[in-house]
Amino acid sequence: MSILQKLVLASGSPRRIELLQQAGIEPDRVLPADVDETPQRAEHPRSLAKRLSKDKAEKALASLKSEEDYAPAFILAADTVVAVGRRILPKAETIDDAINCLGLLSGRSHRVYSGVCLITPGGKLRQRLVETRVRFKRLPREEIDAYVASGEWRGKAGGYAVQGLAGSFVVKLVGSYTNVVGLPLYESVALLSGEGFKAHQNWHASRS
Ligand SMILES: Cc1cn([C@H]2C[C@H](O)[C@@H](COP(=O)(O)OP(=O)(O)OP(=O)(O)O)O2)c(=O)[nH]c1=O
Repeated sequence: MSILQKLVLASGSPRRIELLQQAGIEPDRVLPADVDETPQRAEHPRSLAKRLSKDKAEKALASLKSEEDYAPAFILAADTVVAVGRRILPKAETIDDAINCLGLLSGRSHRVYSGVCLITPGGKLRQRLVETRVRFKRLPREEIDAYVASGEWRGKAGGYAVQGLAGSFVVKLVGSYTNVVGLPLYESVALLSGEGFKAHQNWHASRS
């Protein structure tokens, strides 16, 4: 593998690593980039997801550059935001956050936005913004309580994880499913391939 093919995933999200691996891409390095995720006043959820994915990629680049043995690499970062209209739901950290989010999502449609940002070894910055519309069934209070007890909502945008128990809340999903989980695969691979990263080079017959 040439040095220009190295890929750094600027994320601490186990979902993002798994999604990349699902696409047959193994990052050479995982480098979580901690950024302030507070929305700006009246910021549209779409703009927030885009801005934060860029902040994460740039933060990872700065941290790589501060290393003695720095070598240019592809840096990929993403940020996922759940919104009802223009209202941005928090990344649920407390039981109250989760209950409030699920109450808002119950019986309604919402949108999930992921910003994906790629910095190339040559320093070019490329971004995509992907939107998925999701409709949840009505969630009776007992079901919200049972879901909250599962703990699956912790650290998840909008207080749910579609890849787990909450998959059964989904009446309709329009757009990219992997976008909801945290990394839209079609768009991320297209972004990488478009900049010369050989995304398919590790596809082998042993995968089942
Ligand atoms: C809506 C939804 C979100 N999520 C997760 C994906 C993200 O990890 C998280 C949204 O928070 P993010 O801020 O996008 O990501 P993160 O802080 O977990 O990771 P990092 O910034 O280091 O990359 O919510 C799911 O796993 N399933 C879902 O259905």
